[in-house]
Amino acid sequence: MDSFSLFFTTALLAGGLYWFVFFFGSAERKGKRAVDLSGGSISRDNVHDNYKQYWSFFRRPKEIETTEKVPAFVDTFYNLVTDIYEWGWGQSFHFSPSIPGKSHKDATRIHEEMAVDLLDVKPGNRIIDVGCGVGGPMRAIAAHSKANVVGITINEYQVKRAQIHNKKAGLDSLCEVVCGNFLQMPFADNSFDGAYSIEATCHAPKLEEVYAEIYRVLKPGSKYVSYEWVTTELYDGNNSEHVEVIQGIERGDALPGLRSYDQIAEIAKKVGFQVVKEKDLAKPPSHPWWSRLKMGRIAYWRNHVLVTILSWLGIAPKGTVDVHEMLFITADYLTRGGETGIFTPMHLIVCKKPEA
Ligand SMILES: C=C(CC[C@@H](C)[C@H]1CC[C@H]2C3=CC[C@H]4[C@H](C)[C@@H](O)CC[C@]4(C)[C@H]3CC[C@]12C)C(C)C
Ligand SMILES: C[S@@+](CC[C@H](N)C(=O)[O-])C[C@H]1O[C@@H](n2cnc3c(N)ncnc32)[C@H](O)[C@@H]1O
Repeated sequence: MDSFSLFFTTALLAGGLYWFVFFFGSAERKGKRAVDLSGGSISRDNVHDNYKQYWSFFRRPKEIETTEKVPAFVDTFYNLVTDIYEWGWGQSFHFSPSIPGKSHKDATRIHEEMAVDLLDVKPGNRIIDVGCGVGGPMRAIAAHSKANVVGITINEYQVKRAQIHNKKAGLDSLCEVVCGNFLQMPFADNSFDGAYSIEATCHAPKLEEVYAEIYRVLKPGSKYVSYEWVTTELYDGNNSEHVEVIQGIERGDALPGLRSYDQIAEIAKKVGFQVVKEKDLAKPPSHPWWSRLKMGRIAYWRNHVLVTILSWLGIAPKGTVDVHEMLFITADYLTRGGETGIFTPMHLIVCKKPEA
């Protein structure tokens, strides 16, 4: 090869690599870029250690079951995954049934708007988003209902991200974000006109604790809507494949233990709620919620290559590849949970706090 060809080939390869690393988009192009991946509030040198610490929780499962250990466990998880979620999924950290002819973005928004429509709130009412993530649902719900939404998340980094997004969307006058534990909320009794939680209370070691807190802060006569992660009636604890799938979901999603669908209403009633409606939104005629996850497989391979290169170049913190790989594996367990029908992330429950 003459020197001109060598120079030309090297320049082409370098240019291609630069484009792949810095410009090649992710599944969700707006917002986070691969080069911005961080460990949330964890300093970049500690990402790998925190990843190992996250796994150590599963070696001592009794600890995740205790209320005091939960904030640390869940907080570590969200420091590790928040940027990857935003980069590869978007600002709404949940699933929704796919809707033929509609984009994922629209299907997500429709699923979110349904939650607030079920609350029957009026413009100017004050409602709470329990476990708000970086606020994708909060912004859709505030824009749709004109209610004032207060979000609470255990993760400080998510609070910062949500505040940035709220401001950018021009919704910061309707949306407020608070860092705190939903098992001990920093809000007065009877202070909200409605409450919702989207795929968040599954992180509570005891569902009655978070439901009791939500009941406490709601005004009498107001409603609470939740999309719960549960095992369905098709789950068989004696089937080793079922057990493997559910344990895989728990480990890759920071869950202290998935509950069965038939426990949810019982717990709601136990803390004082009237149960108005209960339904698995994943059941037909809904279209599969897991198809988006399954369709993205090629993009995840590409993301894996990208994350590996960025880590190798020292741009992404050490440990990012491990976190990404964990999510890659989790995506497969979630898909299997959906396809077999043993798991749903959208068991809807609508509750009412009785009038005083
Ligand atoms: C409600 C929860 C989170 C639900 C989902 C938002 C996330 C569950 C699994 C996540 C992902 C899996 C694969 C990732 C992929 C390998 C990567 O390249 C891009 C991001 C993923 C698609 C990521 C996105 C978010 C999820 C779908 C739980 C935690 C209670
Ligand atoms: C899967 S995310 C869902 C976020 C949001 N509902 C959405 O759909 O985009 C779960 C959220 O619950 C929050 N969470 C989990 N345990 C919590 C706790 N004990 N207190 C407050 N927030 C908690 C997490 O920080 C995260 O924001």
